[in-house]
Amino acid sequence: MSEKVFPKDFMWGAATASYQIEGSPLVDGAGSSIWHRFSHTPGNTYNGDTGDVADDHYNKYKEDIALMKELGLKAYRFSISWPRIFPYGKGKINEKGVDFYNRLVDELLKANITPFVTLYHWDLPAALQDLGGWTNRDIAYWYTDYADYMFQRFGDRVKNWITLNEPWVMAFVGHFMGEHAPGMKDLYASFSAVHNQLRAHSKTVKAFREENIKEGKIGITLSNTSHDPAADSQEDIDAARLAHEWSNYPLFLNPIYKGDYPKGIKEHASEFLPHNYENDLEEIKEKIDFVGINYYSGDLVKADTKSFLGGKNVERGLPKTEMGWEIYPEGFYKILKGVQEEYNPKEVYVTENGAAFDDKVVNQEVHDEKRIEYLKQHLEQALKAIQNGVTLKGYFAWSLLDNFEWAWGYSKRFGIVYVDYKTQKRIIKDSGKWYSQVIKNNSFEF
Ligand SMILES: OC[C@@H]1[C@@H](O)[C@H](O)[C@@H](O)c2nc(CNc3ccccc3)cn21
Repeated sequence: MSEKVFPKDFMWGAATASYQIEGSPLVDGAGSSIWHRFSHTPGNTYNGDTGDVADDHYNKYKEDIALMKELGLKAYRFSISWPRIFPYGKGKINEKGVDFYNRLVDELLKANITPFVTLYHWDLPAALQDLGGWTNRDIAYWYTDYADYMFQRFGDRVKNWITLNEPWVMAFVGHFMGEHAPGMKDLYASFSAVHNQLRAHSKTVKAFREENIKEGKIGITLSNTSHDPAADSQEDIDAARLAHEWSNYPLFLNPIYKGDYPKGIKEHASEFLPHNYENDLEEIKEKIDFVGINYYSGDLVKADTKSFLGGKNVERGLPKTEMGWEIYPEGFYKILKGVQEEYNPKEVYVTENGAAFDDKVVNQEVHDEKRIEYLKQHLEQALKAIQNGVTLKGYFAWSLLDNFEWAWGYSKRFGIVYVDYKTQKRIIKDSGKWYSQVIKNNSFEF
């Protein structure tokens, strides 16, 4: 393999999520989600922004798939909105919700684009939150019933399934920091959400095996930040390692692949783990087909006894994106290499990588050079990872479209396609044109 070309059949894609792009959150019988409730609660999102309209993808999906085809995408990662299918989370089925995703999947297949479906990207049915949401052990059954129904309705055409998107963010940004739905600030609730998401994930993998989906593969997508020690001291090295075990893939892959939480979590956070969690560990070890890695940035960790888990972030003067996240491509390689070394997954997909910059439209064009540079630097690291033994099979740029960036509303743009929210007009940015060439050449050099 030439040193700049990706393997043959490398899966080039782009990713989105239901609540961030679809709009029409309550149309055609859909139930409310915790993000509909959270974004409509004053003070929770920038400018009071909500997902009521977003990119209007619910109505414009054919136009957006035509854009994907124009870009030459091989695959498209999107999420199904659980409350569109089960308005109350369980029980009554909303056929119009199923119909939307049927039309979406059929249009993707017509365009020869492989669908990668995320079953849960944070938009929990609000009715289930009223029963405790991810802190209620029964959610493992509610989620598995929803997922199994999706396998039955779409498994003939959708072969690649992701159970959960970033369970760490759901658990800690949503249940400890309070900055995401459901807006809780309770560390016990956070670890309960970690554990119940793992239970839901593994029960769903078991159900997937029993559905016997021809050529089907299932995995989980995990968030990752490359944590470096501020100094070469044992205290800082230990603090960075603990931050890694808590906020990156080990918190979930250790139980899935090795049958227990990471050592550092058991030593420093065992009081927060649910009572008798050990009884669930055997079931959580259900084998998966691939690991999804999301990567955006890195940070420097300094030991600090006054901080949570004994570490705090310190500056190192790296350039940053509009999110205030360091641009640290080397961290991408470290995360990819680390997951391979620590768990040796059969396959790895980069299910999200991208950056927010201050994009401006000039004469109906968007010259987002910074995003091109970011993507190129990170693809170089991804190729280096492949050349060093990582079983990386695909890469999904985040995101196809500018969209609702959670608590930041519409103030942050990650898309390779610009969206004018006043007119809903799409403009392929220079980064989208560049990415299209990457796909065509299977290389970031052309
Ligand atoms: O922020 C960009 C994207 C977001 O739009 C996706 O829905 C989500 O999957 C996503 N995860 C990260 C990285 N992790 C993270 C950490 C703290 C808060 C929010 C996201 C970035 N992104």
